[in-house]
Amino acid sequence: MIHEPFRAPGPGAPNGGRPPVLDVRNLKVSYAANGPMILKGLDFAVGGGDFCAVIGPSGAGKSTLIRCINRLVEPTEGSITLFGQDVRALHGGQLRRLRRRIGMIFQEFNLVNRMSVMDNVLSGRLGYTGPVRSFFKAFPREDVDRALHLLERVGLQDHVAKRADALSGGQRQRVGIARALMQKPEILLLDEPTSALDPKISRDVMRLIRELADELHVPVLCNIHDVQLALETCNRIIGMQDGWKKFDGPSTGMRKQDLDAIYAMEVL
Ligand SMILES: Nc1ncnc2c1ncn2[C@@H]1O[C@H](COP(=O)(O)OP(=O)(O)OP(=O)(O)O)[C@@H](O)[C@H]1O
Repeated sequence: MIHEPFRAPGPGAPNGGRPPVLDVRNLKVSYAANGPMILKGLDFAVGGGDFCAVIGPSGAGKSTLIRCINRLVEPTEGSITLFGQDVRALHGGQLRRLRRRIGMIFQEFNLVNRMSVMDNVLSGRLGYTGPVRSFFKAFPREDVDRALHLLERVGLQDHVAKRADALSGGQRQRVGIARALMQKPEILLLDEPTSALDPKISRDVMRLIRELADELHVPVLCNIHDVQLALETCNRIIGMQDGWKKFDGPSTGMRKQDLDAIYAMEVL
């Protein structure tokens, strides 16, 4: 089924009078029937122009939150509405179709090492290409052109035919970015995209993601440890502590006491 992208309006007012791309209400998660609540009732919405960092101490529930949105983790209570759909109500093919509209970028890049850079990027279209065509790598010309364009855009035009494991960490994450964009995502979920990279490369990678997200008008929710980097590259911060939201606002409005409140319980 071809759908119109759930494009949000440009930067500025997050939702511009339209429904948010992502709406999370009273989200609670426990991993075990009688286990502790890991997320304790989160509320927030993400719309166009949001490049939103999720920060907080280790164990605050940042990854759990990201994993609930694409239903890798089953919420215990509350609602997640993505592109106007109730995520918790979707199963099988409906869930697969929803996931195609989400671009994921991971901490460990999740590339197939023995495959070429080009094939890794093209694999971002696998959800769309039939199994026989993908086995024979018979990707439509349009997909190959898009992959080449994206590889150029992330600065890897000279590495197209190399094996993924021949690249540096920063280059590997650039492949991860191109692969995520290959599927024309309508939201990007980033789970610690820079924590395997050194500080300089982390900055380059975050700036590149920001640039591309702005260009393509894709909202971003990015779980990130490095507060300084979050403040530099993201325009909105959600601060979490022990399963609660402690802060939600523009990164420019974040004060030292807000940070202190988020990290108050961290044992250094
Ligand atoms: N699969 C799981 N089963 C049981 N408990 C889990 C599972 N995954 C995470 N947890 C627990 O949930 C809590 C939150 O973990 P989560 O990884 O979401 O936090 P985080 O803020 O992303 O932490 P970090 O910054 O260290 O990655 C932790 O106490 C963790 O031990």
